Order: sequence, then structure tokens, then C-alpha cells
Amino acid sequence: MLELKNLSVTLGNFHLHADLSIDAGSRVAIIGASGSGKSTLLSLIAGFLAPDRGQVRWQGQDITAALPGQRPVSVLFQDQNLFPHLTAAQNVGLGLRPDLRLNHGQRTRVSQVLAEVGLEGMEDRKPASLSGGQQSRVALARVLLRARPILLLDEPFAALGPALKSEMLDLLARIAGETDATVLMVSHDPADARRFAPLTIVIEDGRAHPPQPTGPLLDNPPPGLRAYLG
Ligand SMILES: Nc1ncnc2c1ncn2[C@@H]1O[C@H](COP(=O)(O)OP(=O)(O)OP(=O)(O)O)[C@@H](O)[C@H]1O
Repeated sequence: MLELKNLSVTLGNFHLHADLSIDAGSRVAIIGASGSGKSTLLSLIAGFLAPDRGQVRWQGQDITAALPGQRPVSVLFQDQNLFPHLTAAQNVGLGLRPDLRLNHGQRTRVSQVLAEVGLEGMEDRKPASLSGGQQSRVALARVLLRARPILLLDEPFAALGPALKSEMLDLLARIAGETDATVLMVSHDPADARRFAPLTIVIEDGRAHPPQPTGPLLDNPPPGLRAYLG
């Protein structure tokens, strides 16, 4: 279980508070207006940002003071997930060894995960020679290889067209299933939440609310969320 216990942070005039828990293996959407604190919440969990108060706990262990690299977490952003000067295989291989000194078995594993996301034979391509969808697949292959228990996604597929985006969400769901990951995904698109996440965290007025069932929430949104969804 991922627990945010009485967690709060202040950034200038902005305050965010969260007191909630998420069962291991859940898929949760995070929705809220622009500037409501969605990325801030992910940063607190990933360890990019330290809270003023409260704890982040995973499977009963306090990880509040752990450095980002020591946390059981992978993060995918909207872009800049790949290093442009490295090949697809190297970008994926970073998930195993940051110095890229991979042995034969590890290189084989990299090729396997690339094939699993539909990029067989593209090991040596650099990001500039891959389409947007293929670049997303490389980033997902690295997530698959790392197999960290918590996966945080900050609008990872926002730049892709609708058909490609739903393809990527399906691939993500498959990868999350294979790795048993607990997934938190920020999205501006309620259709993504419905498609991917049985539960949704609403962030409003400086508060991240406990996860609620996505369907009923979006069918009958509270006033603040209704105004945001339009
Ligand atoms: N380092 C900082 N110093 C001061 N304020 C900050 C800092 N970082 C973020 N903020 C403020 O915190 C608030 C929440 O930002 P955050 O990026 O979490 O919002 P968001 O919900 O992810 O927005 P968007 O949907 O536009 O990406 C914003 O008002 C932002 O200006």
C-alpha cells in the first residue's frame, strides 16, 4: 500500500495537503485544474520535492527521506523521457545500469523488452529517427525493464493523437499488469481516466482527495470538478 500520511507542502503561495492511501496494484488517475498541484503530488511521491510535514510510506516503510533513485518508483513525463544522443537500446538499458556496461544477458533482455513493445530490430535507432509513438514505446520498454512497484505518469501521452494515445494506454495497462505496478497517472482527459483507471484522485483547493471510483465520479462530478471538466 502507498500511504500519504498527513503530507503537506508549501511552494510560495501554493499549499497542497494529502492524507490518503492507495492499494498496491491499483491504477489511479489524478485530475484537477491547471495549477491545482497534480505534478507537485507526483514530485512528493517520487522524492523530487520534500514535504514540510507528513510521510510517504510504501508497504509499511517510511520512504519520506529516501532519495529519488532509492525509491521503488519509475516516472514518465510528457516528453524528455529519452536522451537524444543515445540509441533506443541504450535508452532502455539505462533502466538496468546507468553506466550502460551491460553484459550479454542484459543486452538480450533489452532487445526482448523492445520487441515486447513492438520495436523489434530498432535497437540502434536514435530518438530523432523514431516517431512520437515509437519514442513513447521506448520509454515504456524502460519502465517494463525496471519493473519498479510504483509507476508515476505525468500526462505521458498528451502529445500523441487520440488513436495512438489509446494504443499506448492499452500497452501501459499491459505493462502495469505484467509488473504488478501501482500506477498513478495525471491526465487532463477524463476519457483517459475512464479507460485506464478504476480510481481517481481529485485535487482541488489545495487538497488531494482520497481515490474514488472513476465512473461514478465522472458521471456525477462535484461542482468544482464539473466546472473544470466543462
Ligand atoms: N518551486 C515553486 N515555487 C513556487 N510555486 C510553485 C513552485 N512549483 C510549483 N509551484 C506552484 O504550485 C502550483 C501547482 O503546480 P503543479 O505543477 O503541481 O500544478 P499542475 O496541477 O500539475 O498544473 P498543470 O496541469 O498546469 O501542469 C502552481 O500554482 C505552481 O505555480
